[in-house]
Amino acid sequence: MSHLLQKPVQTELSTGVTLVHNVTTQQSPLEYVGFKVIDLAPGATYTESLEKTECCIVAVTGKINVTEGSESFKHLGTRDNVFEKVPTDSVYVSNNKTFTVEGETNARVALCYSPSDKQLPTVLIPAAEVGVEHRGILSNKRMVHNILPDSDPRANSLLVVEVFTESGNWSSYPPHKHDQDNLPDESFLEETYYHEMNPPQGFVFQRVYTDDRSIDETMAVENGDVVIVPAGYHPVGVPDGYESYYLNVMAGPTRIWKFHNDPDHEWILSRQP
Ligand SMILES: O=C(O)C[C@@H](O)[C@H](O)C(=O)CO
Repeated sequence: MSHLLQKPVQTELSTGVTLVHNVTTQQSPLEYVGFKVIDLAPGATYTESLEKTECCIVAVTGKINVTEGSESFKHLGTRDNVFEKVPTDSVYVSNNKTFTVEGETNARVALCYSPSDKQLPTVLIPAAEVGVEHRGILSNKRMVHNILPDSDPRANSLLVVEVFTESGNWSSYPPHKHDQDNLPDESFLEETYYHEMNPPQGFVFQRVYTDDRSIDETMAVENGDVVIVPAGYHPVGVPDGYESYYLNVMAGPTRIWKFHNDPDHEWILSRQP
């Protein structure tokens, strides 16, 4: 199996708290992005003290309560299943703070991290403020929920988006990369993909490749898997009959998403509907 593909685990951290994914900068090729998925049972709590790291807590499914110091956000989360395709609630917490997430119902929570030394206010990013964007034509149609886009200054490094790709379509496509710290032409952003499929026995294909092919991995990705993108192009293809969801976390030295399309495939963008 590719070292860029991570399968879900079921590690019980405490009663009612299960760790499903843990991508750290120590145990992955990533320097700027960390990512966890935890499942919470009703009433179970998960507490974490952030050191030189910021975190965006995403209520993927179910309902949660989040507290940080005197800040308390109740009844977060808008969906039982991501394929309801409605935006969800998130909370941004900056470095050197301690937060607690409590399951109000059974809940799946994504914790998106990036190193940071800039203290910023803890903020709720309510579902109603999440920008919904429809991109692409023909078999390149997808819908994006912009949870923390680069136009939102509330984070230091983190960028967080959700992407829904229709059956038989492609997203993160035509292939693009953002692995050169060469603004204004391209930014350097590492990335993680947390995938789900509907129905859940589905799979998608994700290729991660660089121009020199020093990375060239094509992965069969199943429900709940994480793909790590340290560099390179990273298109996703969705088989007929299945819908795809993924949560992207990106971070790098500069908080700008400036990508570069693979010149071999850029012509895709010039087609007419
Ligand atoms: O538009 C899409 O298909 C989503 C991608 O842009 C995805 O968020 C990504 O690749 C970010 O670099």
